[in-house]
Amino acid sequence: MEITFLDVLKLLSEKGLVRLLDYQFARFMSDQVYQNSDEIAFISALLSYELGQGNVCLLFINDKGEKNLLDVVSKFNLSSDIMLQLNKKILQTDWSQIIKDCYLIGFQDESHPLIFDGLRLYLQRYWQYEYNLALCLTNFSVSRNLQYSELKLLGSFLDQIIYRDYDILFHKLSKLSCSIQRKKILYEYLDVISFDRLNWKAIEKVLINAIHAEDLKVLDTLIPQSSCLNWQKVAAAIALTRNFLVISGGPGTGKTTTVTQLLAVLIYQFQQKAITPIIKLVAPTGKASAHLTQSIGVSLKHIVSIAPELKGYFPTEASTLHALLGMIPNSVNFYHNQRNPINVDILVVDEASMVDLSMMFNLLNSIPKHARLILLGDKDQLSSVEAGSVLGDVCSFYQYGFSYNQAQLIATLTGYSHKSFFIQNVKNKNSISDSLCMLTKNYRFDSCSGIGQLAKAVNFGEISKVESILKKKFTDIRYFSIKHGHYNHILRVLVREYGTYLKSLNQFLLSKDVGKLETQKQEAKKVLKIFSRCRLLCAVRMGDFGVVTLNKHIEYALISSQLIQIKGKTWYHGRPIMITKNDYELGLFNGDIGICICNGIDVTSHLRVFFELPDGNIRSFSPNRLPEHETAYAMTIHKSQGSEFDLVLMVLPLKFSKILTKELVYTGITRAKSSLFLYASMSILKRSINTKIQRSSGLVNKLKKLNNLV
Ligand SMILES: Nc1ncnc2c1ncn2[C@@H]1O[C@H](COP(=O)(O)OP(=O)(O)OP(=O)(O)O)[C@@H](O)[C@H]1O
Repeated sequence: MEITFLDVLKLLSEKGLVRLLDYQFARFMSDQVYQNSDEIAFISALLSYELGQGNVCLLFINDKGEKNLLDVVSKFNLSSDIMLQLNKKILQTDWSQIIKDCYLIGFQDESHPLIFDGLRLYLQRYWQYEYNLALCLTNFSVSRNLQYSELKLLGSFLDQIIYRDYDILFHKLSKLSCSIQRKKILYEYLDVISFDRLNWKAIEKVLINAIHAEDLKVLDTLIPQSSCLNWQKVAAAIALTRNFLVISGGPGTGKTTTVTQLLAVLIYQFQQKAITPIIKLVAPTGKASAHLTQSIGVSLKHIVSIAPELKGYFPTEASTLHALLGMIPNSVNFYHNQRNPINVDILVVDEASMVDLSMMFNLLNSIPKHARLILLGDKDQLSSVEAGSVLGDVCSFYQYGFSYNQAQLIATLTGYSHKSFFIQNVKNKNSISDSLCMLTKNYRFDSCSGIGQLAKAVNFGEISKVESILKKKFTDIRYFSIKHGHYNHILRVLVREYGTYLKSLNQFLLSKDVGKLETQKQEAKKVLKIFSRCRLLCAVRMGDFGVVTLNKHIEYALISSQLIQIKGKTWYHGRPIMITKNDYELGLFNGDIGICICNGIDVTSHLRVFFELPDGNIRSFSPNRLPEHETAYAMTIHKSQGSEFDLVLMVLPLKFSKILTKELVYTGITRAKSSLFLYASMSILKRSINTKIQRSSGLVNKLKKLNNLV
């Protein structure tokens, strides 16, 4: 007897290959229709399954014009007999007719539960999110009306904030005696892109004869701005010309520095109109918002070109997106929306790659029309946990280049030549690509750093380069092929690293003030800082090299080294935990790290868990009040997004699974600031780098239509 789609779905659900939710949704939808109920059940289940996988829609036809349903079901690894029957059934079904005949499926109509746009099937809510987000993004990208005199004024202020620091250059050059090296450093520092028109002989003469930094000032004429291009300055210029700006770049490319500089320029622009702007900083998680607060603070301290009175206008705190929008318990809606917008003039969103489609829509729907929105992130990192890949989709418009108008505006503001930019051949006045800026120059990793080179090679999918980097002896990378089992090495390193904070905590038990909450808070602040220096990152949760097993092994190793005493209890002095579910009432968020500390000699009694809040204060909770959490010696790469550590130990499992992707490996590597220990078999590593995440979404298509690019 021929199998039905519902038979296959039942099998998939029993095997755990689709969620029970997907199967039940399919049954529900099939009960609602009078004809083709089996087919409707099938596509409903696949749509629900795809949403669970982070896709916004079920793609029927992919970019290459190929039928995509076969690709979706091929992921299930069913027996060849069932697969053959299923594929045949899919190919024989006239899907467009079935969709046309189904009264539950509409075409861009709000009253239908499902929407089909010719290529993609959506849950109505997601279609609305996507459509409205595309509209909001396009409206926000519109150019501001700037008079020439205003441009000149803003341009000269921009020059004051982002300027050539000849002191630093003089210092760099003074150490060099080789002419070629001098040329390289000089051109790199000044971001020279047009070398042909420069008179190197005259420049070299200035460099050789310079006795003081001031002597280099003549380079302003010899190397004019028009032969240079600094994308940080371009980002600031874009922020002045329109309400929407996206800055994407890997770690260390200067996103925080850039946003600090451009905020100074924006404050100045508002002040020209006698307005003191309300600035808000947000990030998707508590951890990321604490990081943003801290990094903007550090950046502000270092940037001398921003006058102290201007620094006074900078916010000193960041919040989470949920807190900014105002969560309504048990609802998908927020307190703030189009009718009740957030009171903000400039909004900076960090770690924007982690923001999913529905959150991004809610955000854009809640900010007033006049406000400036700046998204910061790394488009090449893992996408959001929930459906969508908004940052990646928006950044894909970078390939179209600036419109001619925008290139001219940026040139006027920066002094760079408009010919330096890639300009669209479409006659577009406003375009989403006019709002994009990609930072690629790395200020953190120099050419001797392996981490920077490895991250780049992984990102470009250059397998042979990855292999040769791992074979070279870079001081900041150690590679261990776990074919032969490097479990013990991982544990040894972690006992040493975690031993530092645990020894401090054990010492603390002996102090006379151990019972005082204030003293505990001070100790907690110190050990949380030490704990944040190193982390073991796993690609998966389960299995020998998964988070669960490794957390247990690390605990055993720490017990053997007498660094912790568990005494059969879950909670013990020194246990690090990570919150895995937001609790708005307690103010604890997914990804927050806490340390369990006891207030007496008996290490399992009177325990409290201490967390550092985004404002730097420490708060403690009784363990039994905490929302969902887990031990945090090891964490998944997914959960590590938005965090950075001096030393990262990253481990991939021995068996390939579809979770292992280029984006996952890149995200893991880029969590390391100073050292990376990579434990992986070369074949698994290569296969992971060759596997790219492609999320189904119609956002690019909708934006193209709205931007006259199709
Ligand atoms: N134009 C610049 N000239 C010199 N140093 C710079 C410049 N821009 C940034 N840096 C330095 O490079 C380092 C990294 O910069 P920053 O923190 O802004 O990068 P980031 O992209 O925000 O990094 P992450 O994503 O890791 O937080 C900092 O030490 C910063 O001072």
